[in-house]
Amino acid sequence: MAAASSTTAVPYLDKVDFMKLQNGSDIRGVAVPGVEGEPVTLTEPVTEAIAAAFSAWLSEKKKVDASKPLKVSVGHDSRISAQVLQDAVTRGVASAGLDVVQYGLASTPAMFNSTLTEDEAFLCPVDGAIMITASHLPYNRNGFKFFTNAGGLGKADIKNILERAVDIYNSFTDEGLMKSKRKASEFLKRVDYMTLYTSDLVKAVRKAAGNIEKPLEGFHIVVDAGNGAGGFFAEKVLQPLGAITSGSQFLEPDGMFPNHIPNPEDKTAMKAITQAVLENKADLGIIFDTDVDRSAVVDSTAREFNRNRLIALMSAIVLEEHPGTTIVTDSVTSDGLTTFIENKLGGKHHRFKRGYKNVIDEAVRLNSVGEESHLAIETSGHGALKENHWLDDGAYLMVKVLNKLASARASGIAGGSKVLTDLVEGLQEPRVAVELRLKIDQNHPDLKGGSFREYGEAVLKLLENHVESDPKLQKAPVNYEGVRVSGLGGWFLLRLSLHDPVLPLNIEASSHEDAVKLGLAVASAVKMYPALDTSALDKFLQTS
Ligand SMILES: O=P(O)(O)OC[C@H]1O[C@H](O)[C@H](O)[C@@H](O)[C@@H]1O
Repeated sequence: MAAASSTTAVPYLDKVDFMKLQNGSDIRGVAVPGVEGEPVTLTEPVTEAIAAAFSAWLSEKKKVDASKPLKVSVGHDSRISAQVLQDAVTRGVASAGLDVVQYGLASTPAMFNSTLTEDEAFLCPVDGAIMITASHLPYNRNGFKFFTNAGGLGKADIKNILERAVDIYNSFTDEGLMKSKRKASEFLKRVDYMTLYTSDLVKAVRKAAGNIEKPLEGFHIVVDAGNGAGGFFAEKVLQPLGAITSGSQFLEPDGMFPNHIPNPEDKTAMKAITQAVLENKADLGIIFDTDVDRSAVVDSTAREFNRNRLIALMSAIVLEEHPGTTIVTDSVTSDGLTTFIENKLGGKHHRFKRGYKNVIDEAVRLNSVGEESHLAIETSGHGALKENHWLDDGAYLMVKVLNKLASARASGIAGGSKVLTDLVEGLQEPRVAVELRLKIDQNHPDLKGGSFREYGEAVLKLLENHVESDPKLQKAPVNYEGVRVSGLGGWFLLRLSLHDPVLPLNIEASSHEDAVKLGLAVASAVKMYPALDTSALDKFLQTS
């Protein structure tokens, strides 16, 4: 078993705690210096070691036939550290004796797709794919997501890769590093894979519209890529389908993200696309996160379809195609969404855990035990469909939305995006919906040397006991994560964050007064835990 940190044979290489780079099923770190208190952890040698470790893991998994080297595709989003890390990844993969195919600027779902595509001219399918991205995080961060044709790697695989990386890093020599540089140029190929991927998206919309060449002719659709990797959608998907895309914004990749954070959950980002729709009198607005695995839409009346409303829209589309199917979502979805999916749409809502991988894996599991599910979707805007290999793809979600517009047009229904607006009619939405993130101070003596997770679990247990003794509150009968409670005109969920020393608290209610009552119920239970910073909750309780 490898040690968690490293002491390398090359004296100028820093000692690195590789295991700290794990962020669930991703790897994330600091790739650019300059932010105080955030030293660079994702250096070139660290990256090279991780890429070599992934290659070793992949070779073992695929039980290589030595006569035919495995192929790994590498792509990146718009971050300023992308080129440097792409070169380092290339060296790492090549040093392990695998072929490298660079795609340049790409989306995360396109990288997964490259493990499934059958097209020799594009050197596909590849055996493994690496996406260099840190999603919506600040400019100085970066990271990796890994794929095989079985999907994204899970937590245990990432841990295994990081453990291997420690050994590889520790055995680096100057000579070895030089050799991997030479090998990289020898084994490297470049392919314009995004052209192939986008032409498949275009084909999917044409097919759904009855093989019409330009099914979106006359529709005005604006795209906001937030200077991430999603700018391709306007030129390479919407325009060939006949849509007008003037007024689209922030399509140019710029890793400093000068306009807004590319994140459909972010209020400023949603405001930006909403304004673009109104200013351009567009039929529809589409927004992506940095690496295009998440998306949201805005209709012509400036109504935002993100979070629960996006799930309602996608559920309506999928349930028309697959009546009665189960929709798997994350844990922070609203009660109104359940009522909508079950009573209005006739489907089943399976509210599972937070985390897109958890949600997708659960949908796959349900199908394997005989419960049909066609959609796994998170409030964050991550969504995957069974028909699309459970590929977590923000662009494909938008294809489903475009299909709906195009088929409405084909059957003579006018009115731009009204067909979408109508699909969510009847969705009950709370007046108040907040997420308050309560931090656990890991250095607080009250942790008594234990982990923040143990501390968080103790807080949750106490809250659960409080709820059980309060007749006005009812614990959710089925719940997979944290403490979810109904009563007092709404509901709340307190749970542990997937990665951070934080207890996120979601409260939804029909009035601020009711939301405050629910907040007070939480506050009175958790006040006995001094390492929990409740200032966000206190502030909410003080506003009237
Ligand atoms: O648990 P939280 O801190 O709210 O974070 C939850 C989020 O973590 C990651 O970013 C995952 O990619 C998301 O799928 C998930 O929604």
